[in-house]
Amino acid sequence: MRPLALTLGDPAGIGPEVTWKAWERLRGNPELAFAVIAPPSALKRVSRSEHPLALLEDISEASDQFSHALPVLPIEGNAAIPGQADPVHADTITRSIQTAVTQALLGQADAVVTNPIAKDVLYRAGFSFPGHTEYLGALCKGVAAPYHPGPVMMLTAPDSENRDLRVGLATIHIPLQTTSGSLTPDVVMSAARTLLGALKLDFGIENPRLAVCGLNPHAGENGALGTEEQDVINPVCRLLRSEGHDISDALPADTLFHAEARLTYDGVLAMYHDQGLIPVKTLDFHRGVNVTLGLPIVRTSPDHGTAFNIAGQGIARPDSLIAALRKAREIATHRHGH
Ligand SMILES: NC(=O)c1ccc[n+]([C@@H]2O[C@H](COP(=O)([O-])OP(=O)(O)OC[C@H]3O[C@@H](n4cnc5c(N)ncnc54)[C@H](O)[C@@H]3O)[C@@H](O)[C@H]2O)c1
Ligand SMILES: N[C@H](C(=O)O)[C@H](O)COP(=O)(O)O
Repeated sequence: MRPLALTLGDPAGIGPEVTWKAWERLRGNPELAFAVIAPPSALKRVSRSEHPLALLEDISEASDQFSHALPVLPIEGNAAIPGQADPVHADTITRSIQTAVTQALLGQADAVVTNPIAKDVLYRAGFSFPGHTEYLGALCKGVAAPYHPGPVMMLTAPDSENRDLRVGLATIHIPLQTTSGSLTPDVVMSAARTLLGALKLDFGIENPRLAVCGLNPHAGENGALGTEEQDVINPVCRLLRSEGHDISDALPADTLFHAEARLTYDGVLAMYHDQGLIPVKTLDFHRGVNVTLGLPIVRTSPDHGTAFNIAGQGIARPDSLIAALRKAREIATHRHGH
């Protein structure tokens, strides 16, 4: 078993604080050993812990250090002022992500877990990817994924009985105005295949049942309220059913996420960002996890963002980061047996 590689995220956000808190809660848990890839000063700046950092030369040392010190694989960079986003940190943020991906591709880390980044801060520094998901897809390009390649964004959270809601997205970080035009048969087909592959391999569900959201109110009401369901989504679903997959036609999204409906499927394919993410983050914001499907590496992240409004106040909850670390280990175990 190899450690998990945790990225810094935006050092002015709550990432460094929840990293310390997550480590303090998990340090008795060797299978969740992780190393943060960060400038040590960025972690010291927000530390309220009596425990030290362990500066590593090699990520494999994380497991031995994990019980008594926060393991750090050091990179260059500076501490940030909590709450004050600054594009000056962009290079450090992206270097942390690149290093984590390299460690995972080399098999030195079992998964990458990312702390949150503020997209607009990176855009101001010239970052050309909409978010982690697309950036990770580019960093892993050319390395085969174990099932239909993504990247596809999935958010997952447990209900009160610990049954997971899992929602993958056909489109991710694009303006709502362009969503309909982006929903081609290829896009929907590819996302559905990736999601079905992930439910089997990453989540261990042998014959996954996939429910598909329509785009329009009432899934188009037989074409009267929109035709994407008839023209694009349903033909894809029919083709996948003819191959033996258990997948619905486009269903009205507003009635797909209540408790009884959630018992009828193992995963949902949503057509756009908020359609899929609102139900998950509403179900349990503090245990929600973002998973990138269809990569050659395992990647998870908390479902929350940089929360600049509370950074530095000591009140950020580490629960979602802890859930992301647990989910990363769970998926790695399904994929690799450890
Ligand atoms: N995984 C990621 O990298 C990721 C995920 C979502 C948003 N973002 C980015 O984060 C930035 C801010 O996004 P936002 O304001 O929409 O969402 P946010 O999740 O940062 O904050 C939403 C609200 O939830 C609160 N909150 C968030 N996490 C919390 C925690 N752990 N404990 C207690 N309260 C918490 C915040 O204080 C805020 O009031 C954006 O730039 C966005 O791009 C990044
Ligand atoms: N869309 C995600 C969310 O709202 O939770 C978030 O922006 C993170 O996306 P990346 O993992 O692609 O950065």
